[in-house]
Amino acid sequence: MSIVKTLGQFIIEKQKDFPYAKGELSRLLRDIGIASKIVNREVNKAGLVDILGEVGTYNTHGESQKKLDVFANDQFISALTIGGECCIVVSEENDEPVYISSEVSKNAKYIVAIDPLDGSSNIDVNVSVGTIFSIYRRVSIDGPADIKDALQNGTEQVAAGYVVYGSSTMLVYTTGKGVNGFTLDPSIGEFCLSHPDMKIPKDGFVYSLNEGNYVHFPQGVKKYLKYCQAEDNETKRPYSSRYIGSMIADVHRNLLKGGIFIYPSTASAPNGKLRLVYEGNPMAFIIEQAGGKASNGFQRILDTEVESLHQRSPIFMGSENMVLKVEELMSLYSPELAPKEMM
Ligand SMILES: O=P(O)(O)OC[C@H]1O[C@](O)(COP(=O)(O)O)[C@@H](O)[C@@H]1O
Ligand SMILES: [Mg+2]
Ligand SMILES: [Mg+2]
Repeated sequence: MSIVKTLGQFIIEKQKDFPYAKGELSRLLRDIGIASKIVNREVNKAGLVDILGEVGTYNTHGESQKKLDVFANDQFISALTIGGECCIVVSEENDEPVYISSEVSKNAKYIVAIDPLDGSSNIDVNVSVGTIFSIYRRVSIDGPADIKDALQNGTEQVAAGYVVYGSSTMLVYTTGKGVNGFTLDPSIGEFCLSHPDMKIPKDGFVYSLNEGNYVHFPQGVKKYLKYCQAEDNETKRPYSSRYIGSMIADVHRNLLKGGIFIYPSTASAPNGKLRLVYEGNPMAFIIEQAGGKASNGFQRILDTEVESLHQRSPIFMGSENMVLKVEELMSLYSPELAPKEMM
């Protein structure tokens, strides 16, 4: 029988890679792990307890909040408050940053950005959902933490990860030295290392996007779809189409098997639907660390200037060669959508 390594043990072991670390980041990751186990417990009981359905309130993006969105948001903020290693939490579910000013956390040097529950529309129908998190260091530790600390570009992330509440529950994270995945063993209540040093295949044969929006897609995306659907033995086309509708589950599958996830801009949503701070940047950091590519159609997502907490970005991420191909077609057929600084 092989030796089991828990997330906690792995984090302590990896602290050696950061000689000046005092263990704060490790404790922060521990707190996120704890909150995710509590959310997992509720997700697993959905249908038995009163946790399905809407609350009747709307988040800052105008989306109706589900009971589990609110539960997960409260749970993560509470775990991070009690843990004391984080001074600001910014969340997809909150208009404004949550400043944690308790005695323990007022000198904390980390900021956490979360999408507490990704794939909300899938909760009520028993399809995989997840949590996405991202960690930044304060820009300066002089004076109280403020909004500047939360508005940092994706390249400044210290760590990022996600938890997918699927047929098993997995936590995947990076601190910029590769990507590792842990599966929750319910019999001991611990995440155990199951997917060390994850790498996404350079080529993939699956594309994931909401094809129902086809008429609204940019010309470059329409051309890429036609490319995916054309027959060609050498490149093993036509590719397969797989769309779960939870970004986390779609990207997780592509990370393991190869593929591309796309949420482009449309005529009515010029920056697409997905949020840069809570979804784009953390998933881009993970995909790049696993050897893949994450783009807004023209350039690295991580290089996007973060101007506001809830800004959106088009997303094309996954196997390197697939993303390169769609970038080529975007430049050829949709050059008008390129960010201004590239024109
Ligand atoms: O229904 P659509 O337009 O295809 O959107 C699906 C996308 O929206 C999301 O559910 C948005 O995330 P939230 O559930 O966190 O709002 C993504 O997970 C998913 O990829
Ligand atoms: Mg989401
Ligand atoms: Mg969400």
